[in-house]
Amino acid sequence: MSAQRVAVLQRQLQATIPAGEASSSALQPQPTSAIALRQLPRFDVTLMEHFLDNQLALKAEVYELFRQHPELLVAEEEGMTKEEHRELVRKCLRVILAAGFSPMSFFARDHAKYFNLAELLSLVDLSLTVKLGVQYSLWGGSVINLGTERHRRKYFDDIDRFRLPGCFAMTELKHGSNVAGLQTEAILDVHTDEWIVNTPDDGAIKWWIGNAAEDGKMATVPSPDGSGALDDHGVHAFIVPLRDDGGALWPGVEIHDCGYKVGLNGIDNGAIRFTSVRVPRENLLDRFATVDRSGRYSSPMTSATKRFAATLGELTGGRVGLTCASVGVLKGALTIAVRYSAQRQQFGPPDAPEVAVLDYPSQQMKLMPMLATCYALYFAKNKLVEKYCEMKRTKDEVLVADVHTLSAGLKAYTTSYTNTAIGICRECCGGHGYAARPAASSLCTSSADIFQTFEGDNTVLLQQVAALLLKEYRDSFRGSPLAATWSYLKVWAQDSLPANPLVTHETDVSHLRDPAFLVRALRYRSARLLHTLAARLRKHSRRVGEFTAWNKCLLHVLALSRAHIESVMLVEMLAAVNACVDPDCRRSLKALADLFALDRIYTDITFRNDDYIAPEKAKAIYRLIEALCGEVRGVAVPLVDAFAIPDHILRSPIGLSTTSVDPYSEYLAAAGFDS
Ligand SMILES: Cc1cc2nc3c(=O)[nH]c(=O)nc-3n(C[C@H](O)[C@H](O)[C@H](O)COP(=O)(O)OP(=O)(O)OC[C@H]3O[C@@H](n4cnc5c(N)ncnc54)[C@H](O)[C@@H]3O)c2cc1C
Repeated sequence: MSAQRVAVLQRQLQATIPAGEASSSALQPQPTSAIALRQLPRFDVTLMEHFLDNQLALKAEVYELFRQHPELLVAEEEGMTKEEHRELVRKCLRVILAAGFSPMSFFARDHAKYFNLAELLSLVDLSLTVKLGVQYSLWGGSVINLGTERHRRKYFDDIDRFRLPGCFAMTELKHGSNVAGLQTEAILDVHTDEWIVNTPDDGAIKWWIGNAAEDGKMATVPSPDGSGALDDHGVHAFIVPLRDDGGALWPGVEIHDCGYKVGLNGIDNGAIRFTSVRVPRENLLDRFATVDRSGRYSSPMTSATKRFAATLGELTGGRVGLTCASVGVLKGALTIAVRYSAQRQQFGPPDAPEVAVLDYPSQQMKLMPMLATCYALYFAKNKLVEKYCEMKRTKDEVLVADVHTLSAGLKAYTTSYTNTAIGICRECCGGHGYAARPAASSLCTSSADIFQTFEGDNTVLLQQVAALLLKEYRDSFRGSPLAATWSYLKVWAQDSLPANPLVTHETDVSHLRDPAFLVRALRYRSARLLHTLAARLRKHSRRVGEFTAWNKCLLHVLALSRAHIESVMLVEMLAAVNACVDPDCRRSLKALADLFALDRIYTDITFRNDDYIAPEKAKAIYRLIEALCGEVRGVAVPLVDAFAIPDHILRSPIGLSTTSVDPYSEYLAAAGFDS
């Protein structure tokens, strides 16, 4: 490479070297009034990385494995048949298993490690993450969580080693979200001591089932009812064989491939029809209910509703895993977009260097609140993982409900947010963000998109969050322990009237950045939404019945759930700020927390409608958001560097780490140019 070209590239890279110090920009952001742009101090990226990640050894081990196997790092967008992609995913899984990882043990005993693995693998290949989820969280998880000790003993090792690939076959052609509408039958034949599993009509054919089209040898099949032993007892789950060890279909089982999908073609989704398939009575996963040799039913739970909730509650692990993977994808997309925007230069004043596109306020307004949200989501999902681990350890009922709510809400919020964010990150990278190779999968929505739908459609999940908050509200929070993430509503629901007029008009920056104001504002919003929703539902229900009343208020319901999740995110983000001992890292984290909260307050009209935020206060908030975007821009590159995604995993020449010399050389080489 010529010396002149190296000089040009080094100049471009200077712009990445942050904190406003090296930017060639003539365009320092100019907030619309007198909020002075402060420079955040440069922080030590390694300190921030260590603060963020307490499983660095796992990360090093997993990513080193893939450094040794570059042949496995191929992007779906580069063009593979679904068969090639499925084989690639199997190879990845074999390499992981051969290296001594035991994903089933992680999922059963070392939950945090399992979820961390899901997050790490999301940047290798989302199909691999989902394959892991189907095999260990859905199939394996249903066996160990819905079954009893004999099921665990019999299947655990074979599931772990992938000798027994399996499925979780819940969705049917005509019913996905409405699990109570499933139709697959399971009827006990007391003469042969077997269940007869049957698909009554085409609408009940199992659809979209991961691992079914090629690999699956067994499936957990939830069935709502059958005549006989299960009459009126609700949904139960059965282990049903699909193929023998030679891969031939089991008698009575018919499977077809669901074919090419918009993304995730490394997963072999299939459709299954059961025609009177006979399985032993012991194949009922009987942790919550059992049936004896004579067909007598017994359960430690008093009602079908409680059993149904307990059964579905055991599946929350899947949502936690998806939340982690989705945060991983968001970190990858932002790493590329921020690094690229810091070195990409377009336009500039006459006779002066061009400006880094990250110095344009418009680019900052797109990326900086997103970076703040990514950090907030990261800390919130850490809390979710912590609560999940504690729930598994203590089996505490309040925690079970809290984890159910938080996993549903965070899964919905994170996956929707990430899907939108990926598109904006791609746009921020201009044309080069559209190339399959430099972007790898990180700037492509085709595979991350479906995260919004499976493991519970996001709109449906958000309704579950609101339903639980309403239940707590109606019980007036009697005895609700403080450990639950919604316990703040107990105090705030009574205090959901507009704030003191002095506070409503207060525009001082120190007030606007006061954690007490920010938390109070976001909590006020959810409490207010909850309070008014309960009143509206009461009024409408009397006239039109509960179902119609709920749907009349549906948008209100969804707003409440999102508001609750955002208040949890802010609290976790501020807790991280307090926990951070390094003052430089802490200042950056605090700026991110402020930006996240102020952005939400400014963009939600609810605050204005209620006169919680007076017009002049709204203007002051906007000015502060602009200023904070400028401040965070100064440390944006170190903030994404702290995610510490190795270049060989990110596979994005336009998003290489700042220690790499030439952001364009790999890109040029890939297109066939000599360097
Ligand atoms: C790639 C892929 C892999 C999958 N893997 C599996 C698997 O391994 N096992 C398995 O069992 N399933 C699997 N699924 C199925 C998946 O879990 C379902 O598609 C999902 O639960 C959504 O259900 P649905 O398709 O019936 O959507 P629907 O419920 O029909 O939703 C359609 C639309 O209606 C809206 N809607 C539905 N109900 C309501 C409501 N009450 N209020 C407001 N709006 C509503 C939704 O928001 C959505 O916009 C997979 C699906 C895909 C695409």
